[in-house]
Amino acid sequence: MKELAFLNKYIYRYGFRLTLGIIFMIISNIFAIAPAQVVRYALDLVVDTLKTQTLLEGAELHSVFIDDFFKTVLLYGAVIVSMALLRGIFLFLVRQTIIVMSRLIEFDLKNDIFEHYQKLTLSFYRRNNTGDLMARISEDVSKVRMYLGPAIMYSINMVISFILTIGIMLSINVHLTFWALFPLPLLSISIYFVNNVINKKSELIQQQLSSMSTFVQEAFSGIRVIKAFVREKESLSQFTDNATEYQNRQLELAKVNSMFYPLMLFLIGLSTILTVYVGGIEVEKGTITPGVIAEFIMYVTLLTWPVTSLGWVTSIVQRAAASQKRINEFLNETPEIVSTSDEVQEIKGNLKFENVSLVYPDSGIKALDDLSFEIESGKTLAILGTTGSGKSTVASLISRLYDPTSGKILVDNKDLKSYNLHDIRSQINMAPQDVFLFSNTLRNNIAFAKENATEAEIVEATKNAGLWENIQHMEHGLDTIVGERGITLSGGQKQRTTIARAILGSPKILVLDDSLSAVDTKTENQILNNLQNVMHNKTSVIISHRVSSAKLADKIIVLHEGKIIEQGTHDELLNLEGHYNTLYEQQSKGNNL
Ligand SMILES: Nc1ncnc2c1ncn2[C@@H]1O[C@H](COP(=O)(O)OP(=O)(O)OP(=O)(O)O)[C@@H](O)[C@H]1O
Repeated sequence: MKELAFLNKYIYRYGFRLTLGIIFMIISNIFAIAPAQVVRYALDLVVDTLKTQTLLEGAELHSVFIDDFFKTVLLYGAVIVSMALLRGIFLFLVRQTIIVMSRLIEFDLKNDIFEHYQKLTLSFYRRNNTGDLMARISEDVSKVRMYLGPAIMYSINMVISFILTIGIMLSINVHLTFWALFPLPLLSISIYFVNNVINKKSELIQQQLSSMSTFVQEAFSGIRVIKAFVREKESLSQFTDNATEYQNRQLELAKVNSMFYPLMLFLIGLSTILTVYVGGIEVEKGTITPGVIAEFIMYVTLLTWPVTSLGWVTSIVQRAAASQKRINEFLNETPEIVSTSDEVQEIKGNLKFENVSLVYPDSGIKALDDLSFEIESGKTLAILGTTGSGKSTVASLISRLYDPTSGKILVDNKDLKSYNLHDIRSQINMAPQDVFLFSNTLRNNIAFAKENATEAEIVEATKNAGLWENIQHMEHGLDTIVGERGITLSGGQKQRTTIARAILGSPKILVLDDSLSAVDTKTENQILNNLQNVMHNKTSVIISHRVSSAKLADKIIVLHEGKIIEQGTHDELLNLEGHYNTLYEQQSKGNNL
């Protein structure tokens, strides 16, 4: 339960609303209890009048007496209706304060979690799957909200109505109070147990629902593969199995739910019968008037919901505590890559790796082994190598998505770690190997790199990335929606969109990670030539499998198993007659060059 203490700071933030809510709750309870006393007066008046009017029958005063009686009963009726109205108004205000408070906290909490998620490093995202991240920010926060809203509201209501109602009942007749309330704790305990069963069943339904959603999402995003391999029937039958399981779990829940209300009604009915029976005996003894029985029945009805909510609230609080524990686990994660300086500083773009090694923390794979190289500002470095040789790892290190396990990366002869993280990342742009586009317009996907980018800048970037001509043929031009992850674009178009995005921000260091693999050599040459102008006086790092992407570079390094096996210019490497030369020969034969 200590997990929920984390939420106290949010509750203090909205303390004023909560206090107002408590005041409204007290007032609404007064208006709920008072009509019971009016009913007692009215009922006793009816009983007395019935007795008296038989004595006055035939007398002159009889009609005046009856008139007065009806007026008084009407007055009582009007008082009861007004009180019910006022109670309704104050209940509305209670919800407007306490439930609104819970929604505001839910909003703050979601924002705080999201902000924290964004600070966490890539290894955190490797360790935890997206579904889990989403569940904690949505379902878990919703469960916590149930504690902050309904649970707090009903707990306060329970305390207030217990004190007020039971206090009045005891002041009228202790014996009758005992018997009227006797079945209520049973109601509370049984609701607690039934509710726990309901929660367990609901969780199973939730799990099944999320497995169904994952299945459906995958089936739709992989529709091309399903169709190409003619697996529609199998896909449908898997879906039907999933849906049947979901239906069975729903039916089981419905069974438990249908026990809930009869049980509640039985115990309330028992209370009423006991009140009438014991109350009748007390009336005979002359200790109470008949009106008190009606008054007590109303009190029992009033107490039904608070007693019911006791069991319900207990299970909400337990669930909220479990959810908050899960949320806290992520909130307590500290980002491994942090800013060590606030200083904003414009870099030139000199880049130096000094004996850099990297062991991926989650897989233990040594991706880079004692890597050293240097590239001066304004020059182009090409990195070639076999697959899995560590090329993308170099790109991730330059953007400081990971820190080296040993060794140093220097930018302008200063340790990359000593720069302000946000500032340095904004000066280094990367077009990653696994292209990611948002389901938005081409314009917004490209402008993502730079706040307030002008139309001219966007057009210029698309021209330099060799994408402009394609855009001209699109009906909506830059306003074309690219679909989820850019599904409406070809592989080459997607790559060039990410290149446009990377060069738009005029970075001091540009890293293209295998971004030209899906374009033909003519377009590749055109883009490389454009880059020479765009990246004039700035540093470019081009990662590729193709010699054609590397040959214009000022320096080329060839990686193998995390180590540099060859380095030099295109001509120097050809003369070495090593790996680069072999690659060149092979790719020349395929007319790639
Ligand atoms: N995020 C990661 N977590 C754990 N291991 C990783 C991660 N990324 C890469 N690796 C491992 O590190 C090694 C180097 O991978 P890297 O992606 O840098 O190679 P690459 O040269 O870019 O390969 P490719 O040409 O196929 O893109 C590989 O063995 C890979 O399995």
